[in-house]
Parts: sequence; structure tokens; C-alpha cells
Amino acid sequence: MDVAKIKNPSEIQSLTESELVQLSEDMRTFLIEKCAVTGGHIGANLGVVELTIALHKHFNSPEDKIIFDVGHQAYIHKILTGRGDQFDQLRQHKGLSGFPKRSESVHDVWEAGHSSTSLSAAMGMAKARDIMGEHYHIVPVIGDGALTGGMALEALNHIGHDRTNMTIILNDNEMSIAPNVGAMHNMFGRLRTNQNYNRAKVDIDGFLSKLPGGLKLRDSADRIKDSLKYLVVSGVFFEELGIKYVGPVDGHNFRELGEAIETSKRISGPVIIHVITKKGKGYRHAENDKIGTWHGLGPYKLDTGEQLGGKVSAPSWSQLMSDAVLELAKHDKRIVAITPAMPVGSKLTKFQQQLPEQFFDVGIAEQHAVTMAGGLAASGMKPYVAIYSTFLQRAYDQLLHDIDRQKLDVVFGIDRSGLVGADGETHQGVFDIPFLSHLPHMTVMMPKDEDEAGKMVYSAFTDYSGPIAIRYPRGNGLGVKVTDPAAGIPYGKWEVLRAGEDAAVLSFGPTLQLLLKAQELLLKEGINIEVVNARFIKPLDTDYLDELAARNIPVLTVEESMLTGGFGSLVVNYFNDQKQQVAVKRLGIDNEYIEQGDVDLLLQDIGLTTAHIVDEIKQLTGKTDEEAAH
Ligand SMILES: Cc1ncc(C[n+]2csc(CCOP(=O)(O)OP(=O)(O)O)c2C)c(N)n1
Ligand SMILES: CC(=O)[C@@H](O)[C@H](O)COP(=O)(O)O
Ligand SMILES: [Mg+2]
Repeated sequence: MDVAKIKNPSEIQSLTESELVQLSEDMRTFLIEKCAVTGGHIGANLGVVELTIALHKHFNSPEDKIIFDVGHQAYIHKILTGRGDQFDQLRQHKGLSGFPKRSESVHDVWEAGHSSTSLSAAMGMAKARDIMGEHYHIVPVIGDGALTGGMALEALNHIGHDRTNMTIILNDNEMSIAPNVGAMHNMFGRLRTNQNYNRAKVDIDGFLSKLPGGLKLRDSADRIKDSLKYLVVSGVFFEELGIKYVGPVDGHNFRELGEAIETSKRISGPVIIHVITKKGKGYRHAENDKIGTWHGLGPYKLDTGEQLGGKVSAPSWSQLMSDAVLELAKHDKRIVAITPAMPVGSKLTKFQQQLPEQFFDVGIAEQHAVTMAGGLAASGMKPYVAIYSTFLQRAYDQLLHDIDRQKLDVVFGIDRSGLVGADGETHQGVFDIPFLSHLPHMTVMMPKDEDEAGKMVYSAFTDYSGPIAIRYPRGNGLGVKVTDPAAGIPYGKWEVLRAGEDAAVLSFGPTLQLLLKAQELLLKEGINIEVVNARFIKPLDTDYLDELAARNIPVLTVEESMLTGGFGSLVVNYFNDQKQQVAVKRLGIDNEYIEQGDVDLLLQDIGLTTAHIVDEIKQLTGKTDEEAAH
């Protein structure tokens, strides 16, 4: 079947089992070929081919609401709902989003990108349905990794108590991005292997349904079932919560999936179907992946699975930061590293291997990661929390209430700061400056290159105190050699990279490269700007700002971040509060979400380019092209 031609899920509802098997094969071939060119979350999607087809066969989307947790595994859903013909543009600039998107289809009833939200959303939708007296099905699909997230557990607590009708699909592939961790994961392992209990339970259920109605007999059979449960399974978590457990079910077998779904429809109250799948199924390279490389990646060679993307000239920022912390941790066992389920992306696997006792993967649990770091710091340890900017959004209150307020010495490595590209608006790391910089004790820094990063890490653990955030972007460094980390960075001091008298341009991180290019171009036109490495976003270098105000030259601030509450706003506020009259223009992201796409294209859209900076300086200095020509 040409899967790109499917327009509506109803087209597959009458297919026979063997036709569904063929459809699954066609889907896999399509996915593997398309993702080889565009990149994407191939591993998770290959694992849910049969599951998604079964959901669309047995439920009636969009009337029935299928809600994908995280949303990275919704490619089959997109194809079945008429978007297969857009897969050449998957995760591309102005193309198909890699996540569910309400504006793309009526079948995308909920948007995500961050994990563990599906059950709360499902509960909201179920309550709306019940209040309005309607009768459709609510079907959240949540992975074993996402179920470790605190929000999911909060929702289960409510759903079980309320006994709200819904069919929760637990897609258990034993993987988060990396192998899944934690006590919940261990419990799923016991459930997975507890075929005996489940078979016995089904037999008793079958027997019960044939009873002529003798309540007494039913009661004793129920009791047998209960005692069997306690004998065979040490605590069936979901049933104790009030959620009927069905499974485990082979997630690659249409008959088993169909039976489980139809059973769930007959049960009143919440049901969880425990579906066992294989991440990467059907593509050797992804299927054999034990560490999470094939969870989500860029383009690859179809036959060898080799990752494409050009020769890498320098190590990634994540690697550089994790290695710098590792070097310090080797000589100080108070330094411990914490990751909320991102050991691979944050490049902490070397740390984990070399210092296992000083390393914690806490699962998808950003709030817990941050407050646990607080507990460690309060006991004299020096915790390092490596966390993506976007996922730190989850732990705002923990940052404020637990860390900053208590002035605890926790170092945050804020990974993926700035635009991230293909993941799009749910993942852009552009909000952390506003939400970190208003915390009274927080220091926020961003290094311009690898050498400065090494020094910042050293100073953060050795010279400074209180909570410290070091931001760094996705991708690779500039290739600058790390010289002498122990030289450190004087606290709160900026660095003038180029002196000039016509205007001052302030920025931080790799964005400074644009400024340096602009400076060269402008110099050729007789405009001499000062380029300043504002490596401390908070605190501002007020000595330098005072000096600048006295020089009475215009200022341009440039940041790959939200303008509202951003670095430029801090500078403007400072001048304003000091009653210093300085003309300041701010470049950055206006009040909008930035969709997916190549970072260079996104920067063009936003106006963060050398050419635009040159134009802005000309406007600010009053030296426009016409004047420069005279
Ligand atoms: C709040 C949050 N933290 C971390 C992530 C990064 N992340 C995306 S998918 C994923 C693993 C999810 O595992 P699971 O739910 O089991 O789905 P699978 O990929 O195995 O299908 C993680 C950690 C995220 N999206 N959201
Ligand atoms: C869906 C999700 O949240 C992650 O899989 C994310 O896509 C990882 O991003 P990186 O590729 O930047 O590690
Ligand atoms: Mg999983």
C-alpha cells in the first residue's frame, strides 16, 4: 500500500489481519526511508507501528481522543490521518512538525513535546465529556519512561480515585531515551514476566462470566482472584490505585492488541493496557541500539545506519561541559552529577562509567532532580545538574523555593540554551534567561568558547557561591583549545573583545561570532564598534555599564533568547534605574514561539544575522548606507 496516499484512518478499519501486517511493513519501509533523509524520532515510531494502527482500527478518531505523551512517537498517527505526503518536510523549516500539532489536523487533539502530560490532559478531556453527557473514548498513550514523570503519577492518583472512564495505553519498551531506570521500571519488569498471574486472572474472569448469577460464588471467586494476585504478584500497583490492569499484551500482534482494546471498552472505569513493544522494531540498527542513539537522530545511511551530517570539527558543548565537571569530580567526591533521563544527550555516559557512585540518572523527574540537588548541597556536597533549558521550565518552583531562596551551592549546566532546530517550539531553549535572572541569588553565565567554558566550570565549583547557571547551546563548540581552567573568571566581569567609539554591542555565547563579523564589516565602512562579551548575564557588569553611559554612545544588545525579561531588558532597566540616558536597541526573539527548522534559517527569520546587526548599527549611529557612501 502507498501509505502516503492514506487520507483518513477509516480507510484501514476494514482491513483483515494479514492486510494489517502488510500495512505495518509498508509503514516501516516508508518511515525508515523518509527519516534517513530528514532525521527524526525513528526508534520510538518503529516500535508503535502495530499499536497505532490498532488504535485507529478499534477507536474512532477524532471523535475518540488519542493523546500521545511526549508526542515524538506520533508519526504513524500522522500518516494514518492524511499527512504521509508531507514527510519529506518532516521537522523542516515551515514543514510538518515532529510532534502533534492541533493546527495540522483535527486528529491531533493535544500538543506535546515535553513528557508526562497525557494523563492530566486525558483527565481534563474525560471530565469535559462527562459533564457534557457525551460518550466518546479517551485514550492517552504513555511510554514507560514518561510514566516516571511526576505529573503522570499525580494524574494516576486522581484518575484512580475518580474512577473516570478512559483507556490508558502503557507502551512499555523498557527504554526512556537511554534504558529506563527506577523502581517503576523494575515493577513493569515484574509485570512483564508475570504471565502466570495474568493468564490465571483471565481464566477466572472467563469462569466468572459464565456463572449463573450466584453472588456468593462470584464473591468467593473474586476472593480467590484477589488472593492469587497477592500470591503471585507483589502488589499490582495499578489495580490498587483503582485502575483495571489488562496485559501484558504483545504490542506487535494485532489479535492481542484488538482483544485487549475491545475488552477495555467493556470495562467501566479507568483501564490500563500494558503493551510490550520493541523500540526500533524492523530496522536492524535501531533495534540493536542499547544506549539510545536511535531514539532521535539526524539523517543516516539506509544500508549501514551510519549517521550523516558532515565531519564534526569540535566536540559538542555537552561533552565539553560534562568532561570539565568530570575532571573536577575525580578529585572531589563532593561533586556529583544529576541528569533527569538525559545521560546520552547531556553526554554524561563517560561520567557515569568512571564515577558511578557520583552519578544519578533520576528518570524523567526534573523537579526531583533540582530539589535533590538542593538536599545534596545542604549536606555539603557540590551537585551539578545537567539539564536542557526547555526541561528546566518544569522545575521553576524548585529553583526558586528550594535552591535560590536557600542560597544553595548548586551548579546548573543549562544544555540546549538557545534555538535547538528540528524539535521546534516545545524545545527551544529561549526562556531560561527570563526565568532565571529574576531569582535574587542566581548567577547566570554563558561562555563564548570552550576555553571560557572550562574556566567557568572551574570557577563555579571553586570560586563562586550560591546557585550558578552556565548556559551552553546544542551542537558543537568552536574548536577553541581549553588552556588553563584554573585561571577562572573574575566574578561579574565582562570582557571587551574589540574596543570602539561609535557604538557598543553587547552579547554572550557563540552569538558573539556574529558581532565580530559585523565589527569587521563596519570597520571597512568607517564605523568602529565596541564588541563586548557580556558573559555574566546576571549580575550585569555595572561598572562597565556606568562607564558606557558616561561615554554617551548607543548600545545594541543581541541575544538568542526571549526579549521580554531578557538580557537586553536587564540592561535597559539598569540604565533607566540609574537615570542614565543611553540609546539602547535590543535584538532577540519577540513575543512568539519559534517553530522547527534549521537554526540558521530561524536566525534569519528572527533577524539575528550579521547583515541585520550591521544595519541596526548603521541606524543607531545615524550612519546609513547613503551617508557612508559620501
Ligand atoms: C519533561 C521532559 N523531560 C525529558 C524529555 C526528553 N525525552 C523525550 S522522549 C524521552 C523518553 C521517553 O520515554 P518513553 O516515554 O518510554 O517513550 P519511548 O521513547 O520509549 O517510546 C525523554 C526523556 C522530555 N521530552 N520531556
Ligand atoms: C522528544 C525529546 O524531547 C527528545 O527526544 C529530544 O528530541 C532530544 O533532543 P536532542 O536531540 O537535542 O537531544
Ligand atoms: Mg519507553
